[in-house]
Amino acid sequence: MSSADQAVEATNDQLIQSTDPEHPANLIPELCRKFYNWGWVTGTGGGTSIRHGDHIFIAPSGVQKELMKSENIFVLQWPTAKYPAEARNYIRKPLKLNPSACTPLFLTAFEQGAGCCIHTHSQWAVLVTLLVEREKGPDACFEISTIEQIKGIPRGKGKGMLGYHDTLSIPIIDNTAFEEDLTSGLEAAMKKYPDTYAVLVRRHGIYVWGDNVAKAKTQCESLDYLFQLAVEMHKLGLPWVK
Ligand SMILES: CSCCC(=O)C(=O)COP(=O)(O)O
Ligand SMILES: [Zn+2]
Repeated sequence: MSSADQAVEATNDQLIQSTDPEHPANLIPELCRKFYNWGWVTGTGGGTSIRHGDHIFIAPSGVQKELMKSENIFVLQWPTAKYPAEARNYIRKPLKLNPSACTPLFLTAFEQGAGCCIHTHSQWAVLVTLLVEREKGPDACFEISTIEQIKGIPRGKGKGMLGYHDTLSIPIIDNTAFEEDLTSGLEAAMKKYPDTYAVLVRRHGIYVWGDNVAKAKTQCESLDYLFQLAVEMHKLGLPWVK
C-alpha cells in the first residue's frame, strides 16, 4: 500500500465514527442486517449506499453484508468521477477491502439527485424479470395496476405519488457478466424513463433509489411487495394489469 493510501486509511476514521444511529456509517450496517433478513442481500449480493452532504458512504465488496461494521465503510468525496474506478475520490478506504462493485451504479443514482440507493437480489424481483417477455428487449417493463400498494411509489420527481388507478412501470435491463458493466444500461433506462425510481435487472435483482434513506427503503419495500404479489397472481392465472 502506498503512503498516500495509508494516510487516507489512517486519518479519516472520524468520517465513520458517530454515536448517532442515523449517521450513514451506522445506518448502512443496520439496514443491511434488515435487508439480509428480508432475503434482499443474502450470500454477499446486493447492498446500499447513502449520500450525506458531500460525502458518499459505500459498503465493501464481497462481504457478508449483514455482518458489516461501520469501520468497513468507504467514503467518497462528492461529486466524484464515475470512471475510471481509479479516478474516484476516496477519502476513507478500509484496509484489505474493496469498494462495492455496485459503486458506479450507486453514483448514477446520486447524479439523479438521490440520497440513497438500494440494490437487492430479492427472488421476487428476479422472478418478475423472468415472467416479463424477453422479446421486448430495451422496451421491457414490469407493469401492474389497481393495487393499493402502488401508492407507495412516486409518479416522478416533484409529481406526488402514483394513484390506485395508475399503472406502475419499472424498466428491465439485461444482466451483464460484471456488476459495473450494468451502468450504461442503468443510465439508458433512466434517460428513457426519467420518472422512474427503480430499474430491474433480468435474472439479477433491482436498483431502487429515493430522495433520502426512508424514501428509498419504503419504495423498495413497496416494490418487493408488488413483485411477490405479482408472482402469486401469476400462479393463480390473474393478470397484473386490468
Ligand atoms: C453473489 S453476489 C455477486 C455480485 C453482485 O451482484 C452484488 O450485488 C454484490 O456486489 P458487491 O461488490 O457489493 O459485493
Ligand atoms: Zn448484484
